[in-house]
Amino acid sequence: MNRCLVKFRRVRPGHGIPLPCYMTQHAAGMDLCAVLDEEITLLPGERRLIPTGIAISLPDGFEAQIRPRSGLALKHGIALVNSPGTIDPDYRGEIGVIIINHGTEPFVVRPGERIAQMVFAPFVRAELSEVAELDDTARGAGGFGHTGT
Ligand SMILES: O=c1ccn([C@H]2C[C@H](O)[C@@H](COP(=O)(O)OP(=O)(O)OP(=O)(O)O)O2)c(=O)[nH]1
Repeated sequence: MNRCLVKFRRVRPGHGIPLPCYMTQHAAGMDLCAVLDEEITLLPGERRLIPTGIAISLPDGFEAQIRPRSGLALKHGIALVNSPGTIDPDYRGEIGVIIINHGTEPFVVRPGERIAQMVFAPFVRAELSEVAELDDTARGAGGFGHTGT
């Protein structure tokens, strides 16, 4: 497995909220906690940017993906509006999580609650090369369910 050393900085050091961490030995995602002064309530359909209290510096060629937690999704309908969120390697601001309440009940986010997870991944930056015609394939322009559902 590639080594990925990520530097981080606490943006709100006074908060004493747990740092992101892997909850099991082989978990792919580090859970991210809500860094809040007080609990907030999201009404059904409401969305909010939740601060995580950390800023990171990724190795070149790596991104961090912010993904939902399935337990919150199943039990409360909590999702991320922009899932997966992309943390660019040149971003130095505080990581935020854009959650939305797709449930039918108000959802309370408490300080320190684990609201999302962060997966690190290498990526490729492409060069674009313009051509007049693209190579043929059996699929051609078929898509969006053209093989049936
Ligand atoms: O869920 C997210 C998504 C993004 N970001 C931060 C890190 C990322 O590097 C930066 C920009 O994100 P993105 O490129 O998705 O947003 P944009 O709307 O294209 O903004 P920009 O014009 O600043 O790139 O915002 C987060 O903290 N959380």
